[in-house]
Amino acid sequence: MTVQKRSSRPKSGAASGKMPGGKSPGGKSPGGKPGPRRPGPRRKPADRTPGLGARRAAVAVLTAVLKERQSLDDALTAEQEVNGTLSRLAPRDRGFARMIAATTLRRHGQITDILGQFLDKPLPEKSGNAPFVLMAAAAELLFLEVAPHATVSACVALAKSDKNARHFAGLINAILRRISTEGPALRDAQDATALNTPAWMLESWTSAYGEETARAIAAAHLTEAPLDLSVMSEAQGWAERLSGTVLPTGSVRLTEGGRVDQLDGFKEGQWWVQDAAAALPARLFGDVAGKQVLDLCAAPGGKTLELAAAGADVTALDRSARRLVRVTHNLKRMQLTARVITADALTWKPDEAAAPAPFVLLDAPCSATGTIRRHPDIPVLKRPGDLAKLVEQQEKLLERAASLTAPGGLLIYCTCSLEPQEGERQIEKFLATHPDFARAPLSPDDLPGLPEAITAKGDMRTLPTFWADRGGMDGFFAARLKRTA
Ligand SMILES: C[S@@+](CC[C@H](N)C(=O)[O-])C[C@H]1O[C@@H](n2cnc3c(N)ncnc32)[C@H](O)[C@@H]1O
Repeated sequence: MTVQKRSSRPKSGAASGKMPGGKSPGGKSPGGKPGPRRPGPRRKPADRTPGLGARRAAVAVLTAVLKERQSLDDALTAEQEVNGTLSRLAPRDRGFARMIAATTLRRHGQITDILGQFLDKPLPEKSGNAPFVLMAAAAELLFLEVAPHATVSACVALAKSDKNARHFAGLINAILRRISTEGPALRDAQDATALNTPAWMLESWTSAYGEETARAIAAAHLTEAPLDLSVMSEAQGWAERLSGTVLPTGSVRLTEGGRVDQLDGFKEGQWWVQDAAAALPARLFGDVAGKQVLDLCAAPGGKTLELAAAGADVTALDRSARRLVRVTHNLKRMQLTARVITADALTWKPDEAAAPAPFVLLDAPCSATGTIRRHPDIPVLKRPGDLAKLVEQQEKLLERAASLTAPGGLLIYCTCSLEPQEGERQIEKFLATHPDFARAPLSPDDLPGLPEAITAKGDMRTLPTFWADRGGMDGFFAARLKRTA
């Protein structure tokens, strides 16, 4: 991994310089003050540096994402469950480590641009954790409002603890000091939306939604998404108990962070976490109580829960056994039931109880560009070439889903993507070659409180710019098709 030189672009949407939500992480520097010494084995001097553990965990996560190209979620899980850099931390430091890693990815373009202005040449291949320490520290100094002395001393100590990065500790120290003084002005002159968004994504959104909306989408990605809950019942009551608000579509939105499993109602199975837009596609079937529904790409299970909670007889299928564990856990916690099957939908041989079904949901694998607010690693990891493979996979799955839909039945196809190739165009292609299917166009009654999400052709299209004053929503596409013969 090298820190590459990138050119500055002219200013237009300047970065805020604030943490998402405008807060500083605990005011000054989390871990900036030494806490009480814990009894235990003597640690090396570097390990006594305040806040070092959180930075170590953040850098481990960033190395996994930026060097090994793991997803942010997988990297966080590995540091929590396997490598232990996160699980060893106090909850507050753990939250800080996650925030550093996520912010570094969200602002990756801006950080790379600013570092490029201070580095004469890229760091050599064998510089250990140095490039990731620099990036994480720049994120703290430029976007998290951490006291500079805390960031600089912890990050230099972290570099010194790595045998390959140690030789760069002096350089890191000098660059971070310059960033803490000169960085904010450089940051404020950057075009944040363009720098943090790959050109191919911005071009795709510009041709689909126009330049102004494309830039607004990119700007929306610079802020972390709020936490949305799908509730079993009594949305207003849960909103009051959890200090949230009820959205027009019935989800409860929380703006305060915190551990989900510690919130009221989690253990009792009163709600599950799901973005407000993601809660919508499964509802487009209408009343499914007592009806057979086939959920073909089910894991981690948001839509399975939605259908089971509505009283449907659900068969939830996914080819990933690992991801299906989440479905099973969530069903148990929510005291809901579904038939859970590990299989490839393309080759699965259903029994009569499962298919053909009167209701089939295909939430197909996709580029997930509609969820960048929650997954800031997507712009860094996705390549334009990934799209063609996904489109081909979706086409095959749609063909298969159609064959599993009973005559007269409804098929819902959806993706959490902003790319028309994975949404609108996929449906146009399908309808052109499947005369036995027709759109069952959506009406405002299908999406109460969200008429702007219904397209001229009667599909659902949400964008992260919707409900801007309420905190936005994920980008989603859904089409409702009827099998006519
Ligand atoms: C977008 S996610 C589904 C999200 C899920 N519906 C929810 O609401 O939580 C796509 C899923 O498709 C699954 N998948 C991809 N190809 C598949 C195939 N050929 N057969 C079955 N599942 C597949 C992936 O494992 C992944 O879990």
